[in-house]
Amino acid sequence: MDYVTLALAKGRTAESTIELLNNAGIDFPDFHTKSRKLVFYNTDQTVKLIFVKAVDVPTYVEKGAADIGVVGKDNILESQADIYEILDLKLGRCQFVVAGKPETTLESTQKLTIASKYPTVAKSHFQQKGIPIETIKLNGSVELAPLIGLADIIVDIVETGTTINENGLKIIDEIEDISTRLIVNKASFTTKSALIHELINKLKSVME
Ligand SMILES: Nc1ncnc2c1ncn2[C@@H]1O[C@H](COP(=O)(O)OP(=O)(O)OP(=O)(O)O)[C@@H](O)[C@H]1O
Ligand SMILES: O=P(O)(O)OC[C@H]1O[C@H](OP(=O)(O)OP(=O)(O)O)[C@H](O)[C@@H]1O
Repeated sequence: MDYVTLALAKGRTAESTIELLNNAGIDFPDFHTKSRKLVFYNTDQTVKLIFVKAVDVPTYVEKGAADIGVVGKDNILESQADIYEILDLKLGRCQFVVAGKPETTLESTQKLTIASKYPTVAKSHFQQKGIPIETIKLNGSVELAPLIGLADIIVDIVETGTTINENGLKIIDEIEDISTRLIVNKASFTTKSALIHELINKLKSVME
């Protein structure tokens, strides 16, 4: 029996994605939140689920190690992977923003330094605006950078706004809305068309 391999981002959106798949009739009986297992099959063995770090999902799908991926738009944009983005699962909603100290503006005479987990997104945003910048890649606690003088501003995700508020920062510019998306490997979209469309249709039917 043929199956599709689905790379699912570990982390805060994993559980709600599994719940959505369950609602769509694609259930993983062995899955439970505390499990350290990284590979699961659904009941009729048509979907092989692999758990990978969110940032790696686009790579697995682009290279064909997974036929399908479920991952945030933030990681899709940053990866620049050559994949199809098929469906907005409307989970993990947040926003890409530019933020900084209250007195900071983008009208600086000097080149702005931007700290971010998403340097590619930051470069592309400021290039479109015609503002020259330097980027510093960080892997977390990005809000600290303007506070300790590592960078002038940050490009990061805001969900509730708690992190920027509690660190005395403010939103300077809004870049893009983010949510969890279903992505597909370009070759698999043809070679596994039937299985992939069946999965997409099941998901669509519970999202309407
Ligand atoms: N408040 C939020 N902060 C960060 N990501 C969020 C938030 N809300 C929703 N998301 C989405 O959830 C996805 C996974 O976030 P999560 O923090 O679990 O992974 P991560 O950023 O790769 O974390 P880590 O580097 O700690 O593994 C993000 O890529 C983003 O699309
Ligand atoms: O607007 P809020 O609801 O406060 O959420 C936004 C925060 O959440 C994320 O960080 P995360 O928790 O992934 O930690 P990190 O700093 O290690 O990336 C993001 O990078 C912001 O810092």
